[in-house]
Amino acid sequence: MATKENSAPTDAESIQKTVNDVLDAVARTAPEVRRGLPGRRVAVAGTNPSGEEQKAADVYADELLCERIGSISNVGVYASEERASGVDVGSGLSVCVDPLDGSSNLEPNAAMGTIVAIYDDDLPASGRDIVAAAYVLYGATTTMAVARANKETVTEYLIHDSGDYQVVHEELTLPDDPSVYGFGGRVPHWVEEFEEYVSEVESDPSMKLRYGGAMIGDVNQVLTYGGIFGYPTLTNAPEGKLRVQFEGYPVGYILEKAGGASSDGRQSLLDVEKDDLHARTPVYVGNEELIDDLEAALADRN
Ligand SMILES: O=P(O)(O)OC[C@H]1O[C@](O)(COP(=O)(O)O)[C@@H](O)[C@@H]1O
Ligand SMILES: [Mg+2]
Ligand SMILES: [Mg+2]
Repeated sequence: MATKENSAPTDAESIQKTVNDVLDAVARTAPEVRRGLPGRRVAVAGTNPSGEEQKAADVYADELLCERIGSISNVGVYASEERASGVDVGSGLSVCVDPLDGSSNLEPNAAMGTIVAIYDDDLPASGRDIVAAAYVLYGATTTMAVARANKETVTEYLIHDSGDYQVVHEELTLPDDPSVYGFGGRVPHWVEEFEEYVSEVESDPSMKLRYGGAMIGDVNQVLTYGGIFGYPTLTNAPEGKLRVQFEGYPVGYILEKAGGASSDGRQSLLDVEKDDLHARTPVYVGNEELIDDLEAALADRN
């Protein structure tokens, strides 16, 4: 890893500079992540800290992002879904990364993402300590959605193969009329109240199913068309599948900044408190009325 100055951010201005540097590094690394995918579809030995199979591409993206983000001044810790604990890289902000979200989509050549959450606190941090969050979507094109503490909307960028990137939507917000929904987990493992809620959603003639197996692909459908994405509590996994620090907080933060809402079934995802770096939570994000209805439907369970 490159050497760097060891100075923690002390004020809003230096925090913003570090945030900009991290987001710039993520955008400029995205084409390299994408180019590294062919030939890295195979599983590697062992599992990640959540007990899931790692692909060579997960490890590759993690190492690349650790190298790039870890060499930025005022980043204190780099943590990722692929490592048991955070890597001390200096002093300053904590950066949590899901290097490849949806890597089981690698073999069928479907969408995947990279998720980043920047916290002004030690890890595991609270959702209220996020100072910026972003995700890259490797789809037909490569895009990045960014939410920052000092801006009330989400900005979407198109990332070119060169690593240069440009704004495509300066102020992205959720459309008022939702039209897509997608929910993860095996349907036989959904709880009864959730099944009933989904039936309600499906009975609305304007709603269409969109589920692709990579949260970021599905969340970006919701951000684009309006609707709801969820990876719910399951009878065999009450906390669902997705991880709070790496997935739940950042998508909750981004969707809330886009004018939507997030929930773990009873409260904003940003208010979920877990003391384990790899803790999981049910995740629901989308238009506010859909999240309100979901919380009402699950109220008797909570
Ligand atoms: O295969 P399932 O159970 O539908 O799970 C899909 C979910 O798991 C994930 O792939 C988990 O993320 P990782 O691929 O980063 O582990 C989500 O992106 C996606 O929403
Ligand atoms: Mg993921
Ligand atoms: Mg992942």
